[in-house]
Amino acid sequence: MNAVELEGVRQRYGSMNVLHGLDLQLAEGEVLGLFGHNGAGKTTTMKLILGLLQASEGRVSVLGQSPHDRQVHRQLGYLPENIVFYPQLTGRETLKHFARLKGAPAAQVDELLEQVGLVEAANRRVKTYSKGMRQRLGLAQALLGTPRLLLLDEPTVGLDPIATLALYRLVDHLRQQGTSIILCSHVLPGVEAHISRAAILAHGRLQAIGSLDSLRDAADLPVRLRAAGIAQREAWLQRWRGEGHVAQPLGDAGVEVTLRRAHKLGLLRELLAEGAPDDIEIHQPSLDDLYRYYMERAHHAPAEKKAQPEEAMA
Ligand SMILES: Nc1ncnc2c1ncn2[C@@H]1O[C@H](COP(=O)(O)OP(=O)(O)OP(=O)(O)O)[C@@H](O)[C@H]1O
Repeated sequence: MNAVELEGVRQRYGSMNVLHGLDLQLAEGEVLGLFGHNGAGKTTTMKLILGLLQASEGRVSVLGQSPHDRQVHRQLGYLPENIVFYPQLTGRETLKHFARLKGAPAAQVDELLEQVGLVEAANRRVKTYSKGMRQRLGLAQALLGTPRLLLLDEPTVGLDPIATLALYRLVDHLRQQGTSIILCSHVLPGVEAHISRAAILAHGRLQAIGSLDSLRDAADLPVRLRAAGIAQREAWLQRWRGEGHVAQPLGDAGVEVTLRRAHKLGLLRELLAEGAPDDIEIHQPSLDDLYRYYMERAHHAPAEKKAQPEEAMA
């Protein structure tokens, strides 16, 4: 059973159609990164999964049930983009309050405060918390009741680099325990190692979905290879240029070659066997590069493929 299944989902707000036949599956224990521009439809997708919205068309299934099922609700955790707390309550009181609402064991409150690094601030009022501390409290709230499916909307907003890494480690840990996770973010660097697949949404349509490797294969963006201290640099540059690669000198005895992915291993083998480099660096297209590529493609798609008030649906 998939943790989430969306089939042909359309969502309209008045005459504005913001999701256009979305198909999406999340396997149990998978971490899906959901990325897209402002207004692409990420939060709307999360709200449909949470049962906060009713799809205008299409099928939404969560943990094998309707997202409106009460049993399903108990197994979901959600960190909204802008979480608001009662400022007068302390961190501990806040979590106790949410635990009661969610029917989660009160004993979990202290465990979670520890897990998100808020033990020392637990008895301080939330109004004295920094943005990052409020975000961590929001995360603890989402983890109450040990959810099977966790939805994180911009979880790294307000977190410093160390706290961001701690959040990603927590995501890894939850994934090992079998939690299914959808993580929306505009912060792409750093997240790639912690997701199983990436989904790129633009104008209410899924532009790409898959592992980073499969997206790299599909986009076929060039790989950059830098080598230092190679013998007979000029001869190598000419050879590579003759083979159609973009090659240029770098520093005293270094080179930079930009080439198709399919040529990477062949070129590396030759270089290692004959060029005796001191060092080699390979720069694969990053998630950021892939995101830009798919956004650019979506931007140049015909106008009817972008989310506008949809005449055809009206
Ligand atoms: N309640 C609403 N009523 C009318 N339009 C809405 C409503 N909620 C969202 N929208 C519109 O739906 C579209 C998708 O919004 P959504 O919040 O899902 O995007 P998002 O990808 O989460 O954006 P962001 O990255 O800015 O949070 C936007 O055009 C937004 O203005």
